[in-house]
Amino acid sequence: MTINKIKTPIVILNFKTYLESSGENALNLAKDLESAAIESGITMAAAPQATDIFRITQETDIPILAQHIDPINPGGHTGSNLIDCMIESGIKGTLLNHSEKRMKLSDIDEVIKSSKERDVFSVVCTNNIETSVAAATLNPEFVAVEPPELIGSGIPVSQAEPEIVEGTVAKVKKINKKTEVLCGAGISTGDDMHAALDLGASGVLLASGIILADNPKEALINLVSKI
Ligand SMILES: O=C[C@H](O)COP(=O)(O)O
Repeated sequence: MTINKIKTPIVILNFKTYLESSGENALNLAKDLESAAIESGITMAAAPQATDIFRITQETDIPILAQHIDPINPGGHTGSNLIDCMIESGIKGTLLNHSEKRMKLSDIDEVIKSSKERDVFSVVCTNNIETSVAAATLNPEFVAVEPPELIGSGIPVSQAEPEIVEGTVAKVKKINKKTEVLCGAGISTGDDMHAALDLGASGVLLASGIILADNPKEALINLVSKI
């Protein structure tokens, strides 16, 4: 089976900067995602730190995203993520505007456009229904709605604030049928993911519930067990 194709429902695991998902641990976690994807048949993608991308794309087959790309061209920029180098490292997609790395609307627009030109898919993170609508007008492949106060809380958005997920799906689909909606924040169990899909989401963007689990591979299998 092909585990490197982007199909929904999708699980995107953001490795952030947890030590449990950095360096050697990042590679091991990516391998857990790979075997969970093979076992379950569900697409599982990873967004590791820039320093871990090349190694992971060399050693696994899952789709890899950048955590952020800067709106820059090659040249005199220090400490930035250049899209061309990210592609050379093996990314297939990118997160943009995560609540821990917010961007200006005009910069999001610019990076979505340069991603499309290079066949890289974009997942624009948003905090509510209104910003999701604004993001969808820029035509990204995905919008991921995440109330920031629930991030890392263990309280799942799909159960605690279902109206945000449902409202985002309804409004985004009204203005752009091609953009898929994901939800994130506090998601960790099969019930959370099931609730997200029931509300019309095409998948989840998550982090701590899996990264900090005693057994991340088991947690991933549990996450998709009710689909
Ligand atoms: O990118 C992932 C989100 O910020 C969700 O994080 P969390 O699963 O730790 O709440």
